[in-house]
Amino acid sequence: MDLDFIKLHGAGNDFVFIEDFSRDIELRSDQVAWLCDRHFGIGADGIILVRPPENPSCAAYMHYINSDGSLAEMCGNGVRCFAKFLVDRGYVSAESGQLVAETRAGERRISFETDDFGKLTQATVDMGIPEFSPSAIPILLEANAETESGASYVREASLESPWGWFSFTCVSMGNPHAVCFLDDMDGLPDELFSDSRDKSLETFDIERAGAFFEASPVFPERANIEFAVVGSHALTMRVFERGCGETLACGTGACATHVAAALTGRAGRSNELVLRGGTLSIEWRADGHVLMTGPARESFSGTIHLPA
Ligand SMILES: N[C@@H](CCC[C@H](N)C(=O)O)C(=O)O
Repeated sequence: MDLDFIKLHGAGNDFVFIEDFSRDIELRSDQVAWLCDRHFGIGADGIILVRPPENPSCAAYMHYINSDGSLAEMCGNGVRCFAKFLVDRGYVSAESGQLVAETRAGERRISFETDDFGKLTQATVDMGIPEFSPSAIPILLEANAETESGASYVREASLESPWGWFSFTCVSMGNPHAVCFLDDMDGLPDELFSDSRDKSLETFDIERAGAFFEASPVFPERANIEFAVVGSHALTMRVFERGCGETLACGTGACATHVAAALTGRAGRSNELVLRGGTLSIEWRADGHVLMTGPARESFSGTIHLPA
């Protein structure tokens, strides 16, 4: 089968987009992994099939598949790229400045800016209201704190690992996130850093620590694992994503980290989130909605022959 594709990225979190308006593309996990492979395939963190929406007032349905073939409910960087795909290809008028995307996690309203050629450059997504209850995330731990609006949540729950105890605050942005603030890196074992004389977020071995917690039995549907450091003007974070490993950025992860930082008194309601692939601006509004603003870029397009 020959597939036409477009490769887009948001802050370095990259996706293979394939039009599937007749809903007849079914990809097996091994085919997804092959397409996402950076040596043998196109190379991406995930695949997005663009399908017709159930609700006709939405522009299209975003069918998101992680690079290991598992499905995810929501993807923050992906949904900005989804808007770019629809605007740049004329499915949504550039003049409208907004659209609604349908996702497995529900509808997401997006406003966007375009350049002189009508191509989308940046988008702000209303990521909805985070969910906190352990059953919604899901996480098999008891809630131990309450938000200002009275929602119970898991705050800095200690999870044991081969490298000691790590504390996680858990948030669902439609998909599950566990956020750990690395407040005391000097207290962590040397073996968790590529350079023990420079214990920093950059040298932190996220592949080992992230993979360990992603697969923890307390997350029955696995979880995206964020490690973050609080600075005076921004939060810096790295992410180990469920279903694909470390990525250069994660939009839902940045929102979850921002919310966890606000809940635990580490930051205010509006923040810059610095990720390996770029910066996202996040605001947690008083009405509970989280707004995420960031770039979307097209890398290249082509046709690939998918082996049977
Ligand atoms: N990179 C994404 C999230 C993609 C899905 C995630 N790996 C999951 O399984 O929940 C983002 O930008 O939000």
